[in-house]
Amino acid sequence: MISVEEARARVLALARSPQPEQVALYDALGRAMIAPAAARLTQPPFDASAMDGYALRSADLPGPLTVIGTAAAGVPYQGETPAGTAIRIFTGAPVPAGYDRVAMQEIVTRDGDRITIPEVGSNLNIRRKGNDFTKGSEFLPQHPLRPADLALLAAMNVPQLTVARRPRIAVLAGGDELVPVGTEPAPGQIICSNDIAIAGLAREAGAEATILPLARDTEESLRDRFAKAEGFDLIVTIGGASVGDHDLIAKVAGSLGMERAFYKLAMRPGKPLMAGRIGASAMLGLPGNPVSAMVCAKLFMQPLIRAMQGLPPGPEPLQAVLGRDLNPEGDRQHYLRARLAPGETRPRIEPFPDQDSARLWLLAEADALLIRPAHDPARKAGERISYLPL
Ligand SMILES: Nc1nc2c(c(=O)[nH]1)N[C@H]1C(S)=C(S)[C@@H](COP(=O)(O)OP(=O)(O)OC[C@H]3O[C@@H](n4cnc5c(N)ncnc54)[C@H](O)[C@@H]3O)O[C@H]1N2
Ligand code: MOO
Repeated sequence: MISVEEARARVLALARSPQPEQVALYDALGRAMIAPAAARLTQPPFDASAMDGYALRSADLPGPLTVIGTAAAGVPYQGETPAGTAIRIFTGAPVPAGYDRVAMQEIVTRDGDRITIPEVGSNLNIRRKGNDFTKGSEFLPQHPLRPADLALLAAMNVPQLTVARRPRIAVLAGGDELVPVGTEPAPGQIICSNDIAIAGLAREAGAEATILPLARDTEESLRDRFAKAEGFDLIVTIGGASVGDHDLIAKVAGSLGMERAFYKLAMRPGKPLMAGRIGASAMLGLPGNPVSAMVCAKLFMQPLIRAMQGLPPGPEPLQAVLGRDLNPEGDRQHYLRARLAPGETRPRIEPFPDQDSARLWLLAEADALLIRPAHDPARKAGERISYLPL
């Protein structure tokens, strides 16, 4: 069986180059920019006052000075600025040439049109022209766009962006025991939860997810669903990946010409993961156990979706301090649901004692996956250990 690292490299190799799409700035939240945006102006476009107060010459201090005019945001002062004068100025207004400082009004004594400033601080209270960015500066963040990025792009006067088209993901869950959420299960049946979870993880990573109708445990039903998935960038199947008589995904995908990148890896949970290509689509075959499906999606599907948008694949492990002793690990890299608590230098992490890969409650309560490499020796509380935040 191949390692998690090798499997990850093979999954990422399935990503084709991102497809460009133009979107309006407002609609670009969470999207991945794939072409730089150039600032269409300089910001601030002029030396601007950072305070409400008086613009003046430092050389004239402490005054008295004659107030000869006013400048407000959007309404510049147009007159001369002779020595011994000041203007009333408000935050955001252009500081007229000649004045080199703004004294905030709290430290100014005013009597009619005369002001004195007995004690001035060191701060000039002027935002220099171009101190944020200059015309032509290029911006290309390597993360999904956040509100702060949109604010910057707006200030750059960029109304339209080139982003990666959202990868289109088909989610194909199947099993004779499964019925959709909201229906009454007959004896032996359970509610299908994986498709919602996997579609959610796909959307979280920037994809557009389509949940296909539940497949039955027959080759015919699966063939029909694969036909419906044609044309999607990525087909994600859930369940039927293991070795039982009803585990038909490998067989059906094989008969449809799947080129396999791998099947099975040294990972726990998630051993029966499969990956490859069917026609123009990448394919991931996730194991059916709900926790295994989600851990595999977190480790392989989300990075693939991010790579398809030209983003760093992630997730990068972080470091925590182990909260309790752990026994030696087996021959598969183990991802344990765990809880984080604040610690002195790093968070403290404690894995749940029960790691049954069908228990969704424990996944919903976990805020991290503690990572143990294959054959990791016994570990003591207080040691450093890697984890992925959930
Ligand atoms: N003899 C062996 N049996 C199993 C092995 C093995 O190596 N040898 N591996 C086990 C491991 S590990 C896993 S993980 C599972 C994965 O098997 P499948 O991918 O074939 O999954 P299913 O059998 O279809 O389902 C497993 C389990 O999950 C439930 N399930 C499936 N799909 C959904 C869904 N959409 N929503 C909610 N729950 C779902 C299903 O009812 C089963 O209980 O195989 C082990 N067996
Ligand atoms: O690998 Mo299964 O995915 O351990 O539960």
